[in-house]
Amino acid sequence: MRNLTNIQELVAKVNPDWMGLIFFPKSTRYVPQDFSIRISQVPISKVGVFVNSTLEEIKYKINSFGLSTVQLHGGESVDFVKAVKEETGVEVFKVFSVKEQLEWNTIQPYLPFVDYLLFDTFTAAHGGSGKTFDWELLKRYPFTKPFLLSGGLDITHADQLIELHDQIPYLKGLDVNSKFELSPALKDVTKVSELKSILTN
Ligand SMILES: O=C(O)c1ccccc1N[C@@H]1O[C@H](COP(=O)(O)O)[C@@H](O)[C@H]1O
Repeated sequence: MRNLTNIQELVAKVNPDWMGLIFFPKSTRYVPQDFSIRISQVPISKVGVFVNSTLEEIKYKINSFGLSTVQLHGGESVDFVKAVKEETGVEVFKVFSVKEQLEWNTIQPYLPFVDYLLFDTFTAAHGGSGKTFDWELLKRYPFTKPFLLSGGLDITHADQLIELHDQIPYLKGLDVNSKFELSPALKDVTKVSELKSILTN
């Protein structure tokens, strides 16, 4: 998000656990550096979304935007994720983009260095595809590390998501993006609020 009024409305009406700031320059949701002055004091946990950024860039954004969390949404190596965790100390989400299969062996080495895994739909644009993947794959989740789900989540999925959570207790949160927007980076707060009440009632 990158509109202060929209963020303040979201915090007041929904009070989400996290809010995302996309730092991938090719994204239509890209958040410019000068927004840091406006957002850093807003009392909400801020997630910086990075795609194959350097450690220096990530540290700079953590400090200037007051990020609580770093979401690594590219092909970051285990060594890189370890360095992010050890050198910044912030919460880390490592994203795995899902095609037809989930390679649990490839994911396992990341576990010591992340707070949450995040599963998104594979797209050449790295994220924000608005497309879901086959959630059945998650029913074989072999770890105890909590994970988050993203990729085209919409309000129409609410019942399926409740059922999925009942079946997989390690599913700890949902990352909603393009299906809850009025335009890129501008959230439809009423719709997010509606989803929250369906999920929590
Ligand atoms: O939203 C983007 O533009 C984006 C660009 C590059 C990396 C990640 C991006 N967003 C993340 O993509 C997922 C899924 O979004 P959607 O629901 O399919 O639109 C989510 O984690 C966003 O944070």
